Amino acid sequence: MLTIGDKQFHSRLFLGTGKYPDFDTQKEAVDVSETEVLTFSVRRMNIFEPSQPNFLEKLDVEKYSLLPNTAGAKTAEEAVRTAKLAKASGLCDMIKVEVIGCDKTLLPDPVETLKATEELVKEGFTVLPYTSDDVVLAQRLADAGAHAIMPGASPIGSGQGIINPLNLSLIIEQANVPVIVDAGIGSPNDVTAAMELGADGILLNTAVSAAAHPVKMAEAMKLAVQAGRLGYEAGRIPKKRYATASSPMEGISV
Ligand SMILES: CC(=O)[C@@H](O)[C@H](O)COP(=O)(O)O
Repeated sequence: MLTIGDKQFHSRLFLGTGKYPDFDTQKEAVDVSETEVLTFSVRRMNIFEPSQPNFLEKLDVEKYSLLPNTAGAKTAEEAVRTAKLAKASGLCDMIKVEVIGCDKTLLPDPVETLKATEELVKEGFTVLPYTSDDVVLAQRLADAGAHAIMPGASPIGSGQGIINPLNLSLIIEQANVPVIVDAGIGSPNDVTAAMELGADGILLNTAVSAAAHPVKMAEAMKLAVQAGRLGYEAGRIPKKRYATASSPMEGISV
């Protein structure tokens, strides 16, 4: 079981809802993934304009924990305002703090992310900040009261997978809150690698929504999370420099 704040989850896969070819595919992929947490951009939700398109319209949002994100915010102040808007709309079980510091890389602004996290924790939100793979910053966010931390594997939408496994493993080793690897995942292989490092969960979007077959990829990601977690719990063998026979001959007389 994964526990974040006062919520418990069987599934360790968090799924984004954007960029699907159509809403039927989005629903099928979400169903097949067996995710319990959906994330979406508050700014894209037309929250108080029911006449405008609702891109979650095919999903039974009651069934999920909702993790709206503050995408589009460039300052802590904007992120806090967006979070409050999400809460006022009733579409907010937890909040993903996303404060972007660079339009080209979409990497988070560390200073503003920390400020927004501090403020939203004070306001009583369950706060999950999207952060870079900076080990010290991850610790500062946890110290500020973040309920989970979400280091990026690589830039959002890049599909580059885990660029810095050392940093990710250090973040995981020192964290006293769950670590959800978020952004940049390209394939199931990236997911199992992150889970085998000991990540508590994965948040991904583009790898599924932009896959040639989003529904098949959603299933592959679900299985990858499960396989990676099981492998982590099982404990892998240490790597050795030289061979060791698989069928030892010691004690055999003939
Ligand atoms: C939907 C969402 O929150 C994204 O901003 C998230 O970071 C996922 O990134 P990928 O699309 O790279 O999986």
